Amino acid sequence: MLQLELSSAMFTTAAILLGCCYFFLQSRRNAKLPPCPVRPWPLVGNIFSVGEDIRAQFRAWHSQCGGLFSLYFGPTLVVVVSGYKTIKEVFVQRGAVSSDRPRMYMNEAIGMDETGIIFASGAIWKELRSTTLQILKEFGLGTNMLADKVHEEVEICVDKLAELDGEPVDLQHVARVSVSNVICNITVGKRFGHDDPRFKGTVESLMRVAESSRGATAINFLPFLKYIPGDMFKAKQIGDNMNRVKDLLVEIVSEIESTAGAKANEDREGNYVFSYRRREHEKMQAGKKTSLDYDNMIKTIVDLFSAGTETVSSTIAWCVLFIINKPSVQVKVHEEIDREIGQQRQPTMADQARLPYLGAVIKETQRLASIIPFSIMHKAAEDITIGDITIPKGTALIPNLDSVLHDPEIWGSDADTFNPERFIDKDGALIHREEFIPFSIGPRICVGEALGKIELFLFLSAMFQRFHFKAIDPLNPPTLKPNIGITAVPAIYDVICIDRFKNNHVNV
Ligand code: HEM
Repeated sequence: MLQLELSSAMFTTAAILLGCCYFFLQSRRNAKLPPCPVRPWPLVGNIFSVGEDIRAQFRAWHSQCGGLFSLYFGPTLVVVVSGYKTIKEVFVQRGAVSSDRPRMYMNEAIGMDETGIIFASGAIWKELRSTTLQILKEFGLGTNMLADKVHEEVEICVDKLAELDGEPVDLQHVARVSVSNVICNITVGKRFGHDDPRFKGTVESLMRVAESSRGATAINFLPFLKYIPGDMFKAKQIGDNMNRVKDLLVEIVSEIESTAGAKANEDREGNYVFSYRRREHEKMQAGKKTSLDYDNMIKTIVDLFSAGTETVSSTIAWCVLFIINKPSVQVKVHEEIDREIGQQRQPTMADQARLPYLGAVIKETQRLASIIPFSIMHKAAEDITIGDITIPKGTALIPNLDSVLHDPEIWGSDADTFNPERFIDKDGALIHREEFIPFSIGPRICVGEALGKIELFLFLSAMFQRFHFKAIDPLNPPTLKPNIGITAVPAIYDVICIDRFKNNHVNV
């Protein structure tokens, strides 16, 4: 009897499972997936079909297939979302179900899966994101501590460039150390000298991680690749570099949280660690369930460092590079700053409205450089239906921001050239366009957007006020061809910074 009941139960379970499989397969068959521009290879899919020039490749596939096309990275379906209308539909209108992240090797490499902001999903991500935004907002209000911390670094950076007395310099390196120091000051209340070997090493590690992102993408979807001898996919390099960044931050945090440091830290209210710990304590006291703990704090600080360093420093480097390739723009920037600010004081955030041309130069730099061309991958938390196409739950999504920032239908037939005038109206005022989305859109929009904008304005206005930037060989300026990893960075170049305060407003 018991045997009969058991076999009948097994039969029923098997029938239900088969039924589920049938309906699952049927629904997959019925669902119309976005078209595939190229045939996937067995096992690896399209992971090696994307050529060196990924921008041009995605452009071609976008015009071949439309706003949604499918690729397979290993066995995983990846949908590339292109064009402003489709990006808005998927990431804003369906933002509630398109904002998870796929598993990323970079987290695993430092033993911190599902922690922090950038790579976490669901409740942990929501709490850490909103806590971080609240803290940054608090710092930006009232005393405007954010702008003060940026100012401190701007002054040091400008002095450092002036000291060179016209010697050529790798501007992006100097900007990287300065910008990283801004994040360091905000998160742990400490800054380092430009020549501090440990900090320089950490900043270099951040750059190396961004460079190795192609290998990381392959490992994300085909984890066995990390075991291939010779570190072909840079698994070890990514792990070592991420750990260097994490180790420095762990060391500083334990320093400021030690008995002696804790007191000093309390007196120095106004760093992320202090504000985070206060919120964590309040939630624990109130008996609330919270993800605010030590691991999530460390990972969030690592995230702020990684997301906030390469982005801002490479935008600064792009801006100067575009300008030495188009000197007439520099003349106009200098004229505006000389007229509106002069030399007696450094520009402040209150001057932003008085410098619309510089505002246009910054926007045009961000548009053309398109420094995170394919944003950061998202993942569909549910099936997403757009017209007659269904993107199944679990699909990895690539927001093709580049397709919007370079779209000739939005920006005109000269969309691929540097032309700040496109952001200036007939009365000389700055134009704001909703299609300007270098910080992405939707619930995952960049957490550091406000800080990034403050940094770009304060660094670039002070740099142009003080210097005339010149290519070493003005007839043969450095290339505009980017190196594309997670970020599109300029190839390393040296530039000459002529001190305008010493050289009577040099403009040529
Ligand atoms: C020029 C400057 C910057 C640009 C262009 C930029 C752009 C972006 C983009 C495109 C994303 C991906 C959004 C998505 O997943 O759809 C992002 C995410 C993020 N950015 Fe930025 N960013 C900049 C500066 C910063 C700064 C200064 C910080 C640090 C304070 C920062 C922190 C973050 C974080 C934490 C995320 C992850 C947000 C999340 O997953 O919820 N970014 N940024």
